[in-house]
Amino acid sequence: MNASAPVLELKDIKKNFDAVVAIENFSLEIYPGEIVALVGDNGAGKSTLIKIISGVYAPSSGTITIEGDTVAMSSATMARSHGIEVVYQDLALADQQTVYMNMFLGRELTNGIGLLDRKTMIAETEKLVQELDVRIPSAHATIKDLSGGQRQGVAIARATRWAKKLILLDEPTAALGVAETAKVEAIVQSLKSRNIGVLIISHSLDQVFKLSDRICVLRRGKQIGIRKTSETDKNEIVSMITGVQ
Ligand SMILES: Nc1ncnc2c1ncn2[C@@H]1O[C@H](COP(=O)(O)OP(=O)(O)OP(=O)(O)O)[C@@H](O)[C@H]1O
Repeated sequence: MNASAPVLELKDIKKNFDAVVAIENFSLEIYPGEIVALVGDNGAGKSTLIKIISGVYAPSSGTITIEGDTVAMSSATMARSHGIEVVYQDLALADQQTVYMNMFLGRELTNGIGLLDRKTMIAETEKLVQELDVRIPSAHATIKDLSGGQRQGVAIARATRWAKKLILLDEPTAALGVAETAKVEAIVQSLKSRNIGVLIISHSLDQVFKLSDRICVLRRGKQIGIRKTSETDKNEIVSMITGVQ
């Protein structure tokens, strides 16, 4: 196992919505530079778990520890302040705005007299999209003029700009074609070298096996098991997901 401390540790997390138990006794550690895939059928509890980690829902019980500190996260803003960023399926990009403004949406950089520091925002955007190899025409491009894959790349680049510890990806390639999916997968893979943890929800087992170091399976709110990707195969994961041997 990785020698460094986990960026995130979930212990005995439970979440119920009145009588519905969405997550029960869920425990997971994610290490820096590690990609963990969260898989399970519809209604298994994946989105609920992402919302708990990102501060949208408080768990009914259990603890969340970030680099050794137990935290009570009561909002998405608080999760962000702990270095956790989420890329949701709808990407939450402002379509009429430029790439660089989207990179800093709601967290714009300002100069000494309170004006937008466009120069720094543009320079940082250019550097990051280049490092991540997000192929966009320029930092000045408007989001609405970009392809689905380019938009997903911008959303991931934004998360990378702000995430100090962990990026949560909810089905990052669900709406993309084959070539764009491969590009986004390459971007996700490149996050490993940045030493942040990644938790990815994906329905594509091909993708899960391509990207992840470990696979965590949920079924109807129960944690069925965690496997090292190199020590399992699709048959085992499918039977864990479905409960059929
Ligand atoms: N806000 C809510 N109120 C009541 N029940 C909820 C709420 N959110 C989720 N649930 C229930 O919790 C369970 C887990 O749902 P969740 O959306 O987390 O599953 P999922 O694995 O993300 O599914 P999908 O792949 O379809 O998105 C389901 O039984 C769902 O109906």
